[in-house]
Amino acid sequence: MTTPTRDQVRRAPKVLLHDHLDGGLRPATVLELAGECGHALPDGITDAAELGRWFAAAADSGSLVRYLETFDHTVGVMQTAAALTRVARECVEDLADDGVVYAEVRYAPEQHVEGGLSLDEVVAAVQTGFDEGSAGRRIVVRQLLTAMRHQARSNEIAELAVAWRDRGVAGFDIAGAEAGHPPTRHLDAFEYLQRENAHFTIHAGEAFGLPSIWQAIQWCGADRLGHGVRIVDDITVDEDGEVRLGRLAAYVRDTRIPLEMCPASNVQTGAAASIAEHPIGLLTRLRFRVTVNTDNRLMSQTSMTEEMWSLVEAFDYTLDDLRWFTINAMKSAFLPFDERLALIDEVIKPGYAALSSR
Ligand SMILES: O=c1[nH]cnc2c1ncn2[C@H]1C[C@H](O)[C@@H](CO)O1
Ligand SMILES: [Zn+2]
Repeated sequence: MTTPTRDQVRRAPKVLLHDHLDGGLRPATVLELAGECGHALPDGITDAAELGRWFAAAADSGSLVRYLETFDHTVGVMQTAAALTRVARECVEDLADDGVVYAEVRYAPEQHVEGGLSLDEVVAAVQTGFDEGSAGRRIVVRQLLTAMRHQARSNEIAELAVAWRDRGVAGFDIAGAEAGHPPTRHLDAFEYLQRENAHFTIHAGEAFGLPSIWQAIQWCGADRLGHGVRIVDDITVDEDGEVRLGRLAAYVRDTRIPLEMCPASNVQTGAAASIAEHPIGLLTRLRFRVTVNTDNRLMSQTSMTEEMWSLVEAFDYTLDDLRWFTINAMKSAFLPFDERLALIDEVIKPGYAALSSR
């Protein structure tokens, strides 16, 4: 099968499991909201294109901690119900325009209460935006509620996720600086979610290695891994090409634990040297349950089309490979099985078939 064109990649149905609401604002929206609420933007920037470049350059730091500092300027303008609803609506519009047919979008409700909103009001405001953005568009969107790993509100956020499970929230996550903040700090929250038959993913194996992935899976019971790139530290490839998996890597592959890989973000934070050297190439070859994601579209100046296109260029992936990533992601979604199946059979497979036959 031949290499797809960029336009084919854009038109292909795509599934996104790892995208931060506060990492995907339009630069023009950040500017407008900052003006409305009096938030001081860096270097006094007043031009949208310049602001977009500032985010990308500041995030291009080689360090997750410095990368995360840029979120002060998105979270800072998302402190009212109206702002949250607008950002959520525009997020869905942008994803749908990019050919995304199913998305799970995450953010940390505890970071949006500085203006006096309750946690419930934050989730409601985001849901209103998702409902408005999805109306009349070919996209299904769910929320994932994130707790910040350096804070101590994970129990509350886990309860919030369960309370909203039938109203647009599909699961839970923890994010933030990884080194020094192991997932086991939030064990109570994960055990509560397991007792509630709820779903969760954990950012692990991005800025810290195997111990973080091991804890996330074997102590906390994560359904999926956010990033998980460092699982390659448990894989050796000999000079003659023979591959050996350590016990943890074998467990992840054998049990089909989905890896939410975010190549552009990993290059910015230094988790990978370049797209061509990104472990997604090896992990795909070894048939781990790999999915492709954006992480933060604003900071990485990326989109699902861009992520997939960069992989096509680096690894010569075909439409069949992109379809495989997409079906992997849909199978791994925190959506009921019958709804996942319907999207695979009625949207994704026909969408790829139509592309290939042209
Ligand atoms: O790649 C990431 N790793 C860890 N934390 C992250 C990443 N991208 C965004 N975050 C943080 C910053 C946001 O404010 C928070 C909730 O979306 O999640
Ligand atoms: Zn992330």
